[in-house]
Amino acid sequence: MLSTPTVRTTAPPVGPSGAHPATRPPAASATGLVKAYGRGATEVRALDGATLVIPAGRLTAVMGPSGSGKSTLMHAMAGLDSVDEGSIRLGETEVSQLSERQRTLMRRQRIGFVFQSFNLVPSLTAQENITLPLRLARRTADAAWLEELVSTLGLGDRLTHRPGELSGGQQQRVAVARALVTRPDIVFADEPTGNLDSRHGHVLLAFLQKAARDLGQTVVMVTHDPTAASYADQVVFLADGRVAGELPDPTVPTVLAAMAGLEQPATRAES
Ligand SMILES: Nc1ncnc2c1ncn2[C@@H]1O[C@H](COP(=O)(O)OP(=O)(O)OP(=O)(O)O)[C@@H](O)[C@H]1O
Repeated sequence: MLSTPTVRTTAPPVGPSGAHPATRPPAASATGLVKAYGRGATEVRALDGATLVIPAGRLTAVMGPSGSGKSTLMHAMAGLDSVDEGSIRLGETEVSQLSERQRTLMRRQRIGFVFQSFNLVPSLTAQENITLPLRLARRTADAAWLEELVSTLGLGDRLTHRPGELSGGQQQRVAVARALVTRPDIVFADEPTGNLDSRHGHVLLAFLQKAARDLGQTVVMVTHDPTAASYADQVVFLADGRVAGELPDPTVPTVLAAMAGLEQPATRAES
């Protein structure tokens, strides 16, 4: 678990357009999502009526016990997987009605991903990995933004290295720069600090928090770690494939208390 205490700023978060997140429409929402694997006696309902709203310009953490549907939810919202029932909106777009090709384009143009296993291309340098989404979308790099990402994430002297020549923390920071390079509408991060020590975890979480607060970037992060979740603006708790509670302005103690509440079926995880 990470041990670095959270440092919170008191200034209200402001988006790149100067708009306070509360005045922006939600970045994404999911309503009544159902996703089952298998059939009959072996059926597993990974999602069983999940409904939630992802506010724009905020860092949202998704927590819940193992098997509660976190990864399934994130993959569905990102258009990586289909659902059996329910509606997913990304901005004004109804994701569940898009064709496979339209979903691919949406992912390229509007979504950034950070996977726990980094998913970097081994034969490409850090710089080439970071700019890969731009090449796939046939877009040119915004040099100032690229420079800001590289310098804030401390990657300036590692750009010509291949992933095999980078530490785990450096690889994860390359993966984060790659996820943000297109300035996507929303970034989904699956356990982004899962493979990092506490110092590298803190750097990464502080960056995601800053991206949301200062730049208006919407970030959704799956995590098991209450300290990681305390960097978020809100936590959504999943249990048995549905939302079991939400916690605004989380701290480590309030996250732990909410998680303890989740383990007792009669109580709800609320602030
Ligand atoms: N491809 C699949 N085939 C069959 N069952 C699956 C598949 N993917 C997920 N599941 C099941 O769906 C449920 C939800 O899985 P999911 O990976 O979304 O949970 P999670 O909350 O992300 O878990 P963890 O915290 O352990 O990563 C689990 O019971 C899992 O075994």
